[in-house]
Amino acid sequence: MSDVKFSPFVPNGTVNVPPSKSDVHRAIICAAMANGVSRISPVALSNDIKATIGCIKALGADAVLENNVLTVDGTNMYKNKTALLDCGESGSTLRFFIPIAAVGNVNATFVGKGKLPQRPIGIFTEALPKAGTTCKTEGGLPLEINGQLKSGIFEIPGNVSSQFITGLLLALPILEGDSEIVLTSPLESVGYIAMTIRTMKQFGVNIDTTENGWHIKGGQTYKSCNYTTDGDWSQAAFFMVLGAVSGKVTVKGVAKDSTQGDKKCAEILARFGAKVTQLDNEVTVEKGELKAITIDASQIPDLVPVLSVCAAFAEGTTKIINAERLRIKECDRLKATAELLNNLGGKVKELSDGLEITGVSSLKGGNVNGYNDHRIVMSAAVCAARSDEDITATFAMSINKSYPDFYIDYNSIGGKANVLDLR
Ligand SMILES: O=C(O)C1=C[C@@H](OP(=O)(O)O)[C@@H](O)[C@H](O)C1
Ligand SMILES: C=C(OP(=O)(O)O)C(=O)O
Repeated sequence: MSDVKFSPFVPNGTVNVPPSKSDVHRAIICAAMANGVSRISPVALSNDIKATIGCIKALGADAVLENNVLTVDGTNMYKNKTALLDCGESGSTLRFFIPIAAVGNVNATFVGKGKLPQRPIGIFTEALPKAGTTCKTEGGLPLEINGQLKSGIFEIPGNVSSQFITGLLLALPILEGDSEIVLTSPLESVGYIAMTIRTMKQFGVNIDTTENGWHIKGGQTYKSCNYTTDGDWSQAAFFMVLGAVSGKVTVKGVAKDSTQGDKKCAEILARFGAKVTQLDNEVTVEKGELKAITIDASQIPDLVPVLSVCAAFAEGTTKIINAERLRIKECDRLKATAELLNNLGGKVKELSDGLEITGVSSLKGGNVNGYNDHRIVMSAAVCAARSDEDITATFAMSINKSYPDFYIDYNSIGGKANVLDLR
């Protein structure tokens, strides 16, 4: 396990963020479900994307990456009726592929590592057996499923993870009969469902939104296509906050009209008082007089750690609410974010479903626990833009889950990230 040292600096410059991890997951799956060859570009590999590529190959599809273009051939998808699906640490991959394997009547065993074996899957192990697919588990991973999933009505809570809904939306249209997904609690992470429906439409499959969920017409077929991905707003946020707290940073490749919910980062930083200039495919954020605000995290869970860093330097007390679901991500992100900032000299109070963050002029620096969570380690990196001393974080390479080139891009705008091979 390596640590990484971040030395104080003033960020200044331009970065191009990788394609949206969420968008690429969806495009790969839709392409694999299509009976033909699709080209997805640009695609940047990360551990989570490699997990999704591994899963479509385990089910019989093929994928080859060349010059950031991923060619996916779905001709032989579902050829394999027994498969081992290694989801790595990717919650999206796990929740998307459980129904995808079930509609293909695949005897599938799901495995994973890190926190993934403990992240919730009970919504599926309860719902799928009622529709023909048995689930064998000790409560987490490994999970073994067996039996043809049948169309019908699926009652799913909207406030645990939208990924369960995305998985069913991706899978159900290829069954003969129609299906319904009925929400049993208000939907959170709405933007991710919009992203799913938009991507499916580009591959020829349509979903009807209803008053309390979605109607999925059966007998549909995915059509192969050439698909263009857009830049990752969740990753852009780390560089945008660097600009907001200490310098001036331009992020290229992020679309103003993206369906990604995390594009809200631009609006939120403007509300804090940062100077935000947004063009069609880039955003520039410059340091401003930051003042405390209230942030509803229900639709933008992945932004909370890094927006908390912005709040750490905003005059007054920022409230982050409706963030309970952060406790079931790669780590308990409420606890980890509060600990990160408090250990560095910030003032954060952890609540059951959020954080109260009182601004300080700068952090002291020190040692922090990265909790093997890419977004905690990348947030620690952002802290170095307003820190008196060095910051050393554990789990340096956790960034490989979503952004292997993060340190390269971070150092390209003046950052001083130095990976220490301590053990
Ligand atoms: O569908 C997706 O691509 C994602 C959904 C979100 O999870 P929740 O829906 O559980 O909030 C988010 O945290 C995750 O990084 C990606
Ligand atoms: C939580 C995340 O991803 P996943 O749920 O796919 O593991 C993330 O990227 O922050």
